[in-house]
Amino acid sequence: MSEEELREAEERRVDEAIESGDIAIKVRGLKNSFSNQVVHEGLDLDVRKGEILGVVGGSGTGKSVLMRSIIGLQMPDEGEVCVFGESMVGRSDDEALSIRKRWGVLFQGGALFSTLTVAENVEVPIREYYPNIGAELRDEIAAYKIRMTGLPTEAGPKYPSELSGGMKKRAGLARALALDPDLLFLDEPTAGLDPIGAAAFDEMTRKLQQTLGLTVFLITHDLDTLYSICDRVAVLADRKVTAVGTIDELLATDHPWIQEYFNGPRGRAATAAVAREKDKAGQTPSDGRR
Ligand SMILES: Nc1ncnc2c1ncn2[C@@H]1O[C@H](COP(=O)(O)OP(=O)(O)OP(=O)(O)O)[C@@H](O)[C@H]1O
Repeated sequence: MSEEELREAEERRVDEAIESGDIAIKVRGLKNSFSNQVVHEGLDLDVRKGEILGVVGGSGTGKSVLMRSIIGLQMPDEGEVCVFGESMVGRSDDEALSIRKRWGVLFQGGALFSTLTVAENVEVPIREYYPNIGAELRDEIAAYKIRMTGLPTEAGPKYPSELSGGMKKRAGLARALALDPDLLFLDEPTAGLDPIGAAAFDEMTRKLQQTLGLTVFLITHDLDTLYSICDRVAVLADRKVTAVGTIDELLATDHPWIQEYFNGPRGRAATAAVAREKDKAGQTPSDGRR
Protein backbone atom coordinates (compact mmCIF):
# COMPACT_ATOMS: atom_id res chain seq x y z
CA MET A 1 0.00 0.00 0.00
CA SER A 2 1.40 3.43 -0.90
CA GLU A 3 1.44 6.28 1.64
CA GLU A 4 -1.23 7.97 -0.48
CA GLU A 5 -3.51 4.89 -0.33
CA LEU A 6 -2.94 4.56 3.42
CA ARG A 7 -3.87 8.21 3.88
CA GLU A 8 -7.02 7.86 1.79
CA ALA A 9 -8.11 4.73 3.69
CA GLU A 10 -7.48 6.54 6.98
CA GLU A 11 -9.44 9.60 5.82
CA ARG A 12 -12.42 7.39 4.95
CA ARG A 13 -12.30 5.79 8.41
CA VAL A 14 -11.97 9.20 10.07
CA ASP A 15 -14.98 10.56 8.17
CA GLU A 16 -17.02 7.60 9.42
CA ALA A 17 -15.73 8.07 12.99
CA ILE A 18 -16.48 11.82 12.98
CA GLU A 19 -19.99 11.13 11.72
CA SER A 20 -20.58 8.69 14.56
CA GLY A 21 -19.04 11.06 17.16
CA ASP A 22 -16.22 8.60 17.78
CA ILE A 23 -13.27 11.02 17.74
CA ALA A 24 -11.73 12.11 21.06
CA ILE A 25 -9.08 14.47 19.65
CA LYS A 26 -9.13 16.19 16.28
CA VAL A 27 -6.16 18.30 15.14
CA ARG A 28 -6.23 20.16 11.84
CA GLY A 29 -3.62 22.32 10.10
CA LEU A 30 -1.47 22.68 13.23
CA LYS A 31 1.56 24.92 12.98
CA ASN A 32 4.06 25.39 15.80
CA SER A 33 7.35 27.25 15.62
CA PHE A 34 10.05 28.62 17.91
CA SER A 35 11.84 31.66 16.44
CA ASN A 36 12.98 30.41 13.03
CA GLN A 37 12.41 26.75 13.77
CA VAL A 38 9.15 25.37 12.38
CA VAL A 39 8.31 22.22 14.33
CA HIS A 40 4.87 21.44 12.86
CA GLU A 41 3.19 22.66 9.71
CA GLY A 42 -0.16 21.47 8.35
CA LEU A 43 -0.31 18.71 10.94
CA ASP A 44 -3.55 16.70 11.06
CA LEU A 45 -4.38 13.95 13.55
CA ASP A 46 -7.40 12.12 14.87
CA VAL A 47 -7.47 10.06 18.03
CA ARG A 48 -10.44 7.71 18.26
CA LYS A 49 -12.39 7.25 21.44
CA GLY A 50 -11.27 4.18 23.39
CA GLU A 51 -8.03 3.55 21.54
CA ILE A 52 -4.41 3.62 22.64
CA LEU A 53 -2.66 5.71 20.02
CA GLY A 54 1.13 5.43 20.05
CA VAL A 55 2.94 8.56 18.85
CA VAL A 56 6.45 7.99 17.49
CA GLY A 57 9.05 9.96 15.59
CA GLY A 58 12.72 10.80 15.72
CA SER A 59 14.05 12.92 18.54
CA GLY A 60 12.98 16.55 18.15
CA THR A 61 10.15 15.85 15.65
CA GLY A 62 7.75 17.54 18.04
CA LYS A 63 5.89 14.77 19.87
CA SER A 64 5.89 16.59 23.21
CA VAL A 65 5.08 19.91 21.55
CA LEU A 66 2.09 18.22 19.89
CA MET A 67 0.89 16.94 23.25
CA ARG A 68 1.41 20.37 24.81
CA SER A 69 -0.60 21.97 21.99
CA ILE A 70 -3.50 19.60 22.60
CA ILE A 71 -3.59 20.19 26.35
CA GLY A 72 -3.26 23.96 26.00
CA LEU A 73 0.30 24.42 27.27
CA GLN A 74 1.56 25.51 23.86
CA MET A 75 -0.30 28.13 21.85
CA PRO A 76 -0.07 27.09 18.17
CA ASP A 77 0.69 29.64 15.42
CA GLU A 78 -2.11 28.17 13.33
CA GLY A 79 -4.60 25.35 13.35
CA GLU A 80 -7.48 23.80 15.18
CA VAL A 81 -7.51 21.44 18.16
CA CYS A 82 -10.80 19.89 19.29
CA VAL A 83 -11.13 17.62 22.30
CA PHE A 84 -14.43 15.77 22.68
CA GLY A 85 -15.86 18.07 20.03
CA GLU A 86 -14.86 21.29 21.86
CA SER A 87 -12.42 23.70 20.26
CA MET A 88 -9.45 24.31 22.57
CA VAL A 89 -7.29 26.92 20.81
CA GLY A 90 -7.55 30.43 22.23
CA ARG A 91 -9.85 29.39 25.08
CA SER A 92 -9.26 30.81 28.52
CA ASP A 93 -8.47 28.39 31.36
CA ASP A 94 -11.97 28.94 32.75
CA GLU A 95 -13.66 28.24 29.42
CA ALA A 96 -11.66 25.04 28.94
CA LEU A 97 -12.18 23.85 32.52
CA SER A 98 -14.90 21.30 31.82
CA ILE A 99 -12.73 19.61 29.19
CA ARG A 100 -9.50 19.86 31.22
CA LYS A 101 -11.20 17.91 34.00
CA ARG A 102 -11.71 15.07 31.55
CA TRP A 103 -8.00 14.41 30.95
CA GLY A 104 -5.01 13.34 32.99
CA VAL A 105 -1.37 13.79 32.02
CA LEU A 106 1.75 11.83 32.90
CA PHE A 107 4.67 14.06 31.92
CA GLN A 108 8.13 12.73 31.11
CA GLY A 109 9.78 11.49 34.31
CA GLY A 110 6.57 11.73 36.32
CA ALA A 111 6.96 15.48 37.11
CA LEU A 112 5.98 15.01 40.75
CA PHE A 113 6.23 17.91 43.19
CA SER A 114 9.31 16.99 45.21
CA THR A 115 8.16 18.74 48.39
CA LEU A 116 4.85 16.85 48.49
CA THR A 117 4.27 13.21 49.43
CA VAL A 118 2.85 10.80 46.85
CA ALA A 119 -0.64 11.13 48.35
CA GLU A 120 -0.38 14.93 48.38
CA ASN A 121 0.75 14.87 44.75
CA VAL A 122 -2.30 12.81 43.80
CA GLU A 123 -4.51 15.25 45.68
CA VAL A 124 -3.22 18.30 43.78
CA PRO A 125 -5.75 18.09 40.90
CA ILE A 126 -8.56 17.27 43.31
CA ARG A 127 -7.79 20.40 45.36
CA GLU A 128 -7.51 22.46 42.18
CA TYR A 129 -10.65 21.34 40.40
CA TYR A 130 -12.87 20.28 43.32
CA PRO A 131 -11.96 22.62 46.21
CA ASN A 132 -15.16 21.69 48.04
CA ILE A 133 -14.17 18.07 48.52
CA GLY A 134 -13.22 17.57 52.17
CA ALA A 135 -9.87 16.28 53.42
CA GLU A 136 -11.17 12.85 54.40
CA LEU A 137 -12.70 12.06 51.02
CA ARG A 138 -9.64 13.51 49.26
CA ASP A 139 -7.39 11.15 51.23
CA GLU A 140 -9.63 8.22 50.36
CA ILE A 141 -9.59 9.05 46.66
CA ALA A 142 -5.79 9.42 46.71
CA ALA A 143 -5.33 6.08 48.52
CA TYR A 144 -7.60 4.39 45.97
CA LYS A 145 -5.71 5.83 42.98
CA ILE A 146 -2.38 4.84 44.53
CA ARG A 147 -3.57 1.23 44.92
CA MET A 148 -5.02 1.30 41.41
CA THR A 149 -1.57 1.84 39.92
CA GLY A 150 -0.10 -1.10 41.82
CA LEU A 151 1.73 0.91 44.47
CA PRO A 152 1.57 -0.32 48.06
CA THR A 153 -0.50 1.78 50.47
CA GLU A 154 2.75 2.62 52.31
CA ALA A 155 3.86 4.63 49.26
CA GLY A 156 1.28 7.34 50.07
CA PRO A 157 3.28 9.18 52.80
CA LYS A 158 6.61 8.85 50.95
CA TYR A 159 8.35 11.68 49.13
CA PRO A 160 9.33 11.27 45.45
CA SER A 161 13.03 11.12 46.43
CA GLU A 162 12.25 7.93 48.37
CA LEU A 163 10.80 6.13 45.33
CA SER A 164 12.37 4.08 42.54
CA GLY A 165 11.98 5.30 38.92
CA GLY A 166 9.16 2.82 38.29
CA MET A 167 7.34 3.85 41.46
CA LYS A 168 7.62 7.54 40.48
CA LYS A 169 5.96 6.75 37.15
CA ARG A 170 3.16 4.91 38.92
CA ALA A 171 2.71 7.80 41.34
CA GLY A 172 2.55 10.19 38.34
CA LEU A 173 -0.05 7.93 36.78
CA ALA A 174 -2.05 7.87 40.03
CA ARG A 175 -2.11 11.68 39.90
CA ALA A 176 -3.14 11.61 36.22
CA LEU A 177 -6.05 9.32 37.17
CA ALA A 178 -7.12 11.44 40.16
CA LEU A 179 -10.14 12.99 38.45
CA ASP A 180 -11.36 9.79 36.73
CA PRO A 181 -10.37 11.06 33.29
CA ASP A 182 -11.76 9.88 29.96
CA LEU A 183 -8.51 10.75 28.23
CA LEU A 184 -4.96 10.01 29.33
CA PHE A 185 -1.76 11.58 27.95
CA LEU A 186 1.41 9.60 28.62
CA ASP A 187 4.77 11.10 27.60
CA GLU A 188 7.39 8.34 27.38
CA PRO A 189 5.99 6.38 30.33
CA THR A 190 8.47 3.51 30.10
CA ALA A 191 11.62 5.57 29.44
CA GLY A 192 14.33 4.68 31.94
CA LEU A 193 12.56 1.56 33.22
CA ASP A 194 14.18 -1.89 33.04
CA PRO A 195 12.48 -4.26 30.54
CA ILE A 196 10.51 -6.11 33.21
CA GLY A 197 9.35 -2.85 34.83
CA ALA A 198 8.46 -1.46 31.39
CA ALA A 199 6.43 -4.56 30.46
CA ALA A 200 4.60 -4.39 33.81
CA PHE A 201 3.82 -0.71 33.24
CA ASP A 202 2.52 -1.48 29.74
CA GLU A 203 0.32 -4.24 31.06
CA MET A 204 -1.09 -1.95 33.74
CA THR A 205 -1.77 0.78 31.15
CA ARG A 206 -3.66 -1.69 28.96
CA LYS A 207 -5.65 -3.05 31.90
CA LEU A 208 -6.60 0.42 33.17
CA GLN A 209 -7.49 1.55 29.66
CA GLN A 210 -9.80 -1.43 29.18
CA THR A 211 -11.33 -1.32 32.65
CA LEU A 212 -11.91 2.42 32.71
CA GLY A 213 -12.68 2.81 28.98
CA LEU A 214 -9.90 5.36 28.53
CA THR A 215 -8.61 6.94 25.35
CA VAL A 216 -4.80 7.08 25.55
CA PHE A 217 -2.38 9.37 23.68
CA LEU A 218 0.96 7.69 24.30
CA ILE A 219 4.30 9.15 23.21
CA THR A 220 7.00 6.52 23.17
CA HIS A 221 10.29 5.35 21.70
CA ASP A 222 9.64 1.87 23.10
CA LEU A 223 8.95 -0.64 20.31
CA ASP A 224 7.73 -3.24 22.80
CA THR A 225 5.10 -0.78 24.04
CA LEU A 226 3.96 -0.10 20.48
CA TYR A 227 3.63 -3.79 19.70
CA SER A 228 2.11 -4.84 23.00
CA ILE A 229 -0.54 -2.25 23.78
CA CYS A 230 -1.07 0.29 20.97
CA ASP A 231 -4.12 -0.07 18.74
CA ARG A 232 -2.67 2.34 16.18
CA VAL A 233 0.53 4.30 15.76
CA ALA A 234 0.98 7.85 14.44
CA VAL A 235 4.37 8.69 12.93
CA LEU A 236 5.72 12.24 13.15
CA ALA A 237 8.14 13.18 10.39
CA ASP A 238 8.62 16.12 8.06
CA ARG A 239 6.73 18.43 10.49
CA LYS A 240 3.48 16.48 10.31
CA VAL A 241 1.84 13.14 11.01
CA THR A 242 3.16 11.40 7.99
CA ALA A 243 1.32 8.11 8.55
CA VAL A 244 -1.12 6.60 11.03
CA GLY A 245 -2.42 3.05 11.28
CA THR A 246 -1.82 -0.34 12.80
CA ILE A 247 1.78 -1.54 12.75
CA ASP A 248 0.90 -3.92 9.91
CA GLU A 249 -0.52 -1.00 7.92
CA LEU A 250 2.55 1.13 8.60
CA LEU A 251 4.83 -1.71 7.56
CA ALA A 252 2.99 -1.84 4.24
CA THR A 253 4.12 1.72 3.42
CA ASP A 254 7.48 2.46 1.88
CA HIS A 255 8.31 5.47 4.07
CA PRO A 256 12.07 5.17 4.75
CA TRP A 257 11.91 6.21 8.42
CA ILE A 258 9.03 3.79 9.12
CA GLN A 259 10.84 0.94 7.40
CA GLU A 260 14.06 1.64 9.26
CA TYR A 261 12.27 2.03 12.58
CA PHE A 262 10.15 -1.12 12.45
CA ASN A 263 12.43 -3.26 10.29
CA GLY A 264 15.74 -2.27 11.88
CA PRO A 265 17.42 -4.69 14.32
CA ARG A 266 15.32 -3.51 17.30
CA GLY A 267 12.09 -3.60 15.30
CA ARG A 268 12.82 -7.14 14.14
CA ALA A 269 13.60 -8.21 17.71
CA ALA A 270 10.28 -6.75 18.90
CA THR A 271 8.43 -8.53 16.06
CA ALA A 272 10.15 -11.83 16.95
CA ALA A 273 9.20 -11.35 20.61
CA VAL A 274 5.56 -10.83 19.58
CA ALA A 275 5.63 -14.02 17.52
CA ARG A 276 7.17 -15.99 20.43
CA GLU A 277 4.55 -14.69 22.89
CA LYS A 278 1.79 -15.63 20.48
CA ASP A 279 3.22 -19.09 19.95
CA LYS A 280 3.29 -19.55 23.71
CA ALA A 281 -0.30 -18.41 24.00
CA GLY A 282 -1.34 -20.57 21.01
CA GLN A 283 -2.53 -17.54 19.07
CA THR A 284 -2.08 -16.76 15.41
CA PRO A 285 -0.12 -13.55 14.72
CA SER A 286 -2.57 -11.31 12.93
CA ASP A 287 -3.16 -8.01 14.68
CA GLY A 288 0.42 -6.83 15.09
CA ARG A 289 0.30 -6.92 18.91
CA ARG A 290 2.54 -8.67 21.40
N1 LIG B 1 9.81 25.99 24.74
C1 LIG B 1 10.59 25.77 23.66
N2 LIG B 1 11.39 26.76 23.16
C2 LIG B 1 12.14 26.57 22.07
N3 LIG B 1 12.19 25.41 21.40
C3 LIG B 1 11.44 24.39 21.84
C4 LIG B 1 10.60 24.51 22.99
N4 LIG B 1 9.95 23.34 23.19
C5 LIG B 1 10.38 22.52 22.22
N5 LIG B 1 11.26 23.13 21.40
C6 LIG B 1 11.91 22.56 20.24
O1 LIG B 1 10.93 21.91 19.45
C7 LIG B 1 11.44 20.70 18.90
C8 LIG B 1 10.51 19.56 19.24
O2 LIG B 1 10.62 19.32 20.64
P1 LIG B 1 9.85 18.11 21.35
O3 LIG B 1 10.26 18.13 22.77
O4 LIG B 1 8.41 18.16 21.03
O5 LIG B 1 10.51 16.86 20.58
P2 LIG B 1 10.20 15.32 20.80
O6 LIG B 1 9.78 14.75 19.49
O7 LIG B 1 9.25 15.13 21.94
O8 LIG B 1 11.67 14.81 21.17
P3 LIG B 1 12.20 13.63 22.11
O9 LIG B 1 11.79 12.35 21.44
O10 LIG B 1 13.67 13.82 22.10
O11 LIG B 1 11.58 13.82 23.48
C9 LIG B 1 12.85 20.54 19.43
O12 LIG B 1 13.76 20.96 18.45
C10 LIG B 1 12.89 21.46 20.63
O13 LIG B 1 14.17 21.98 20.84
